[in-house]
This record gives sequence, C-alpha cells and structure tokens, in this order.
Amino acid sequence: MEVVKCGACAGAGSGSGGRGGIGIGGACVGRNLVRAYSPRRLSGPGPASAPALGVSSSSSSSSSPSRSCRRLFSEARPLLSRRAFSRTLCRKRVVSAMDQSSEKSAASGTTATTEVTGAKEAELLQAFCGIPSIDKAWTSSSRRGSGGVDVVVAMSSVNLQANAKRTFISTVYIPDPSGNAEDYHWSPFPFELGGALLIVPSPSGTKLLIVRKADPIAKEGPAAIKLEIWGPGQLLKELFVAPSVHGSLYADGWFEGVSWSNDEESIAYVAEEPSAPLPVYGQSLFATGQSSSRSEAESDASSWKGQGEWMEDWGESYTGKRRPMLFVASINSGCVQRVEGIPKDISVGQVVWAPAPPPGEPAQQLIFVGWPSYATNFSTARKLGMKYCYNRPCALYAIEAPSESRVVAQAAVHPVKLTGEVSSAVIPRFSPDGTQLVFLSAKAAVDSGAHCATNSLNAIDWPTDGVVSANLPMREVVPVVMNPREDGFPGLYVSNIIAQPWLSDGSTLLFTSAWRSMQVILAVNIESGAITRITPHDTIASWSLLGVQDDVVLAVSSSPTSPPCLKLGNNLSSSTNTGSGKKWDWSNINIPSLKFPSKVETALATMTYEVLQVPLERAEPTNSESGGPKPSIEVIYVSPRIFHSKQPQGAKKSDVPPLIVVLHGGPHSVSQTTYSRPLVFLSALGFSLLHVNYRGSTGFGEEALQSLRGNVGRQDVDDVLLAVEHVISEGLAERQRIGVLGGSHGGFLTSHLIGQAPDAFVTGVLRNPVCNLSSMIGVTDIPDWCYVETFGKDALSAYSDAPSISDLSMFYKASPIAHLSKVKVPTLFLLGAQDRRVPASNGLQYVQALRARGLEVKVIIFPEDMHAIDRPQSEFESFLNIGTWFKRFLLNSGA
Ligand SMILES: CC(=O)N[C@@H](C)C(=O)N[C@@H](C)C(=O)O
Repeated sequence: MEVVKCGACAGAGSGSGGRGGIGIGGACVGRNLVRAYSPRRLSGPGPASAPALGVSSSSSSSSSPSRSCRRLFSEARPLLSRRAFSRTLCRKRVVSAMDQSSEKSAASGTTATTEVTGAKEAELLQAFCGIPSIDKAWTSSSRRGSGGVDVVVAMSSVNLQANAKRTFISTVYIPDPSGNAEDYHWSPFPFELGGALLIVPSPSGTKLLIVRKADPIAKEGPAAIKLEIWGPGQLLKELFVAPSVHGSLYADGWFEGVSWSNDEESIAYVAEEPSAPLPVYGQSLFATGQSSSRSEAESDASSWKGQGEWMEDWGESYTGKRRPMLFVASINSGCVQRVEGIPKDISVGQVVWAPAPPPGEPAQQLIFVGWPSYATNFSTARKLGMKYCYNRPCALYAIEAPSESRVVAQAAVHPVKLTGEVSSAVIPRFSPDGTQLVFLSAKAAVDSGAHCATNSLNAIDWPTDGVVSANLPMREVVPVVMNPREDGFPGLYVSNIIAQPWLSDGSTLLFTSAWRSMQVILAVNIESGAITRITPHDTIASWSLLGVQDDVVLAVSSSPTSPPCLKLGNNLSSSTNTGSGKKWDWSNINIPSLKFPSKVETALATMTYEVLQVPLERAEPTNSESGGPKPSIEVIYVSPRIFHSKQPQGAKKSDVPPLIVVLHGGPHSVSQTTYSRPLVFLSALGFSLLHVNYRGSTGFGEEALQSLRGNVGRQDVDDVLLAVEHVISEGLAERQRIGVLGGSHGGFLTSHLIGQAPDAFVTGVLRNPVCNLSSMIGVTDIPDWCYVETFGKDALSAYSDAPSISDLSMFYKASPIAHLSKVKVPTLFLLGAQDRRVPASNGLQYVQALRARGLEVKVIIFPEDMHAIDRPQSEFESFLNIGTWFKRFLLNSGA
C-alpha cells in the first residue's frame, strides 16, 4: 500500500463513466410518492416481515452546546435537563408524568427546575431507534460467475449515546437473481463503518473509494481529507490532501459529486475551495495572513488572528461552507489538481466524466452543474438559500479535465454551457453507449419562483467525435405534467438518480419519483418518452431504487407501519409465457434471524394505514377547462390498531383513537406512505395520524401545486379543515380529541389553524414554525420564499432585498401572528438555535405573545440544531416531549 501526500501538483486523468457517491451521513434517494386507486380507500397491510439489526450503542460522547448558547437559552428548556436526559437514556428510569407546577411557571414565562417525564415512552422510543434503515446498496456481477449478483448494503441506526448515526455494511450474494430469487446468502455479520464521509465503488466494482476526514495530527502533516483507494482484499493507496489544495469534500447529497474515470485511474470530485488567510493583529504584527506571519502569530502571545471578511454561503445547512469547486485526483501519481477556468461566481456540483473521446480527438471532458452566486430569477445580487430550494437557476457545463500532460493548457480552459436558455439542469447521467446525456430540469420551479415544482426530463445528443459545443441538439423526454388524469402519471418529482440507473436495453432509465402520496420506481424510455411504473400496483407502500444490475433491480420498500425492507425485482417482459401480464416480479431479501424488540413488534402488529380521497366540495375546480377529475386532496390515515371506520351503532366513542393531524412543510413537499421512526412512535403511543397532502403538495401535477402560491394561510388552511371534517364524518376521529403537529411551513399552518379555527384542535405542536413572515423576511436565508408564497405570481417582480412598508404589511396579514388574539389552546414549541431558514426568533416572538395572553406554552430550544432538528438526541427529546404532550392533552380529554 502506498501513502501519498498531495500539496498541489499536476495530475493525470482520462476515461469516463461516473458513478455517484454515497453519503454516509446524508439523506438518500427519492422524495415523493404515489397512490390513489379507484377504490376510494385502500388499506395497507400490517407490518411486513422486515429485518432488524440489534446493534448495541457504545460510548457516551454527547457534544456540548457552546457556552454562549447555553447561557442564552437555559431559561427556555423546561423539560429534560442534560443530566436528567442522560439518566433517561442510560438507566431507563424516569419519573412521573407532567408536573403541573411547570404549567404555572410556563404561563408566567419562568421555568421550574427540570422535571422528567415518560419513562415508558422513552423506552419505547429507544426501542424504535434500534431499527435500521436501508440507505444505499451497490450491485455488481458476482466474480463467482454464472449470472450471480453481489450486493453491498449500507444500513444505519441511531446511536443515541454518541448523538450520531451508526452506519454499517453487510453483503448478500444472490446466485440466480432472475430465476430463484428466494436463494440468497447474507454474510454472517454486518460491520460498522466508522468515520467515512463517502464510499464510492468504481463502475467495474473492482475498486472502492473511501473518503475520510484526515487525522489532524497524522505524521503525513496537516490534511483536509484522506482518500483511500481499496482493491479486492487490500488498501491500494492513501492520499492525504493538504488544506492548501482544498477544504472538506462536499458529501451533502446536492453539490456532492464523485465520479470515477472510465479507466478507473482518476476520480473527479467536489470540495470546498481552500480557506483565505486570516489577518493577524498584535503588538509587532499587522499582516494579512502570509503564512510566515501566521506561524509567527501562533507562537507569539501578543498577536492574534482576526476574523477576515464575511463570506456569503448557501444558507441553511451550509453555514461557513466555502465555494464548491472541482478537483481531479490521479490514483497512480497521487496528485490532486483543481479544475481551472470556472468563473469565480459559479458554484459547482454533481460532476460526471464524459465518455472517453476517440484517440487523437479533443481532451476528456467533465460535465458539471453550475449555480451562479446570484439568483437570476429574482432581482438580487445575493446568494439565496439552497437547501430544499430547487428553484435556483443552474446549467450544465462541460470543461476539459486536467491531465498531467496538459497542466499549462488548463489555464486557458473555459467551460462550455450545454443547456442554453433552459433555466435549470441538474443530475446529469450518460446513457451506457455514451450517445445521450440525460438530465432533470426544475425549470417549473425556477420560472415560477416556487421552491419545488414538477420536473421535466431532457436529453442532449452527445457528439461521438468528442467535439463539444454550446448548441448540441437537446430535447424534452418527459415534459412537466399540468393536470394528471385521476390515477394517471402525475409528473416527475425526483431528487436523485443513482449512478448506474439503466436497464440492459441501454435506453431505459430507472429512478424514484413521487406519485401522489406514494414513492414509486419509474422506468422511462429515453427514445420514446414512454413511462412505466415498475413497482407493484397492488400496494400503497412506498418504494425507492437502490441499484440496477443487468435487468435485476434492488429496491427498498417501507410504509407507515412497516420498517424498510430490501426487495429484488425481476423484469419479466422478455419472458414469453408469464401469463400474468405482469412486467416485474418482486421478492423479499430478508435479513435472516434479525428481530425487532418485542414492544416494537407488538405495536407494529396492530397498526394499519390507508390513503383517502377528500373531495374539495367547496373549492373551485382547478382543472374544469381540461375536463379533468373532480378536485380532491389526498390524506394518509394511520391507525394504531385495527379499527373500523364505520363503527357499529352503540360502539363506545372511546374506541376511536385520538387523532394527531400531521402537516408537512415546504409547502411544496409531500407526506408519503414511508416509514418514519418518530411518527411510528406516536402511533405506538395510541394515536391515529392524519397526514394531509393539501393542494400545493408535490406529486399531484403542476397546476394543483402552483394553486397555493399567493394563497398560503387560506387555501391550505381550508384543505386541512376539510380533511379533518372528512375523517370525523367517516368515524375515524372524535371532534374533542384532535391535536395538530407541523414543522416549518407545517408549523405556519399549525399556528394558523389554532388561530383561525380555535375550537378545532385541543393543542398544537410546532417545530421551527413560520409565525411572522414580516419579521422572518429580514433574517431568513430565503426571503424569496416569503415573497413567492405571499405574493404569488407577482413575487418575481415584487421581490426586494429591502421590503417596503406595504410589503411588510402584506407579510404580516398573511401570517399566523395576525390571528394570535383568537388562540386559546396550549402549545409546545421545538426550536433549533442554528436554524437559518426560519430562525428561532420567529417562533419565540409568537411564544412570548401567547404567554402574554396567559396561555400555556412550553418551549425547548436545541442550541446546536438547524432547521430539521434531526440530531439523534434532539429528535429523541423532541418526539418524547411531543408524545407525552399529546398524551396529556388528547388522552385525558373528550369522552
Ligand atoms: C423551502 C423551505 O425550506 N420552506 C420552509 C419554510 C419549509 O417549510 N421547509 C420544509 C422543507 C421543512 O419541512 O422544513
């Protein structure tokens, strides 16, 4: 094994064929879903026999909040103290239910000393934390020969003590995937993969890249990252990349891109530009950070480093991250080269190698997505937040890849824009024969300003001679769907495409997409544009694509009542005598002998879920002109026990479980029939859940989505109230025992609902809610969102970095705070102090206003959490409190 330290040097690289990276700590494929069948209601099965891995937690190393944050927020943490919380985790011993004394103090704005709550609930939630999710999988033709497939599966569970995700790897060999899919062989144990940022196998499956943070005191000297290249059975090379070359590698699932060249000798990737030197101040020094001055400053007690100039970043979840730039590592020489020639105001990501050009033809190209620093669709020169925002203009570019032989020429290289006037182009993938470059476009989002909208799929004819120009022929393969037919294809809602997504015909592309309230796998023929849903039609569970090997597909399926389970799909279309008319056959790849804790098994065994259509009687039909179906919205109803909606006469009201209405954020996002650890915990506590996909949600066509722009706080509020009335009339909920829970825009809706419909809900729980748009606009990373959702179509022209008094007045009127005087129910707030999307100040202002009116409000602030509040201990504490809060207000009220 060779160890190479790369400062800055010339590198080599050629070949093509990218393979996407695997974010060890990040999210995975897919975002949306499907459903809707002609029966008005379809019931999902109880729990599937999905595998679980019992992995014990290890050492305790919870990170501590910064002192200033702790001081700032200590008064607002009334529930679990840090010590009490760890007692809950370690000894599973917790005291009492709610302490009534805290209610009085909460109303007066002070907190009692900490009380601890919900021992049984904490144990139950902990049991759910051990259930693994299936994050990624890689397939390769088995070297054992005879058509077998080797699969490497990356799974994860929650390590509460370490406040981290625990990722582990297991392998399974399937000898005859297209024949006897029941025959598969798991390795005896999984193994934990610690400290890896990304793992990316090469296209042939013979090499593996593991990216790690470098040990800061390694003998090789300071390094930003370490690239490990593994071959079968051994570590081939370690590359330590110095911070002067680049900062940390982007493994965020968006800018992220790691691509192996065709010859598997080079790797292109995206990393932060190196940090600018900091100024040094002090007695004898006043320098701008020449390295000699800095090292002097370090050893000179009378000098110090200053802060330097503030640099704009991409907002929520990118705080302090420097510009993403392109690099190429040559495995043989160990050199890492920056790709030169990309303008300073372009951030890059999602790189792939173009096919190798014919010998003697122009140099090898890299294809990447480039985002300008300023949003061209709004009149602003600033960077607007990127996370959850697909409406940022971007294009595909080609640029010559650096090679050791062309170091000098690199300086004169410039990127070629491939996607012309199309306002968005992301996730480039080459067809297997290299003649087509396909990509997704979020132009409907960019052009309307909505942060997420229906995608189109497009293709560029790639030149076989390798001569790249700005006007290569481009066509739309799948257009944006405005008004889907009932049960018809609703359009594309895709957040990722795996690295090798093709069937063996070379023109069928597979990916995960939302289809109403479900997630499905679609096959698109890029020649004809024909779309087929390949996941079963007789289920309302959700599916997500993991891997494709020849015509065998590996997927993960889950539902609100079934943890993730690995599935193998076989394409039957080539068989002549299947007789069933089915094109795909699916079977389980169960992990043998893995069991869930018994309390989890017991809870899951009785849960059921269904997808319901709620007619929008009161709404204007959005699609009357096109003669489409009567407008309706879709909801997912999850019941903790087998429960018949049409109760026999005389049945006791107490048989109806109390209901929590769960509202997704965005608002252009969707609740899907997927498994969710915190939500299944609420079901296990005995609550029914009602997920409302109000108009504006993704997965239902572009017209319904866009109907919400400019109507937030009205149309979405009406839709939710209608859905609630619907389930009451169906006997699925009891009017006096309904609570509401939502985060972000879902929190905006929650606070609107308790203000506008003060008798409809017993209590509300709000996670980083938008309560006052007129104060959010000044501090959020997405002021454009405030304009788009408040002003609708006029937002693009109305946008201003300095909103006028009349704009601020519009924002106030559209906000929940305008209805504050009508609120009368107790509320629980969960706030992330590092949230740049909806800063905690927005929720806190509303909290203080509620308290001033004498209402009971409980607040927990998580000093280190951002918008999602998803750090393991924070999610645990949040949902433990949410569960006990709802128990207090919903189980003891009503009949
Ligand atoms: C675009 C966006 O981030 N909007 C927020 C107000 C929001 O609702 N976010 C969603 C994605 C969330 O669930 O956090």
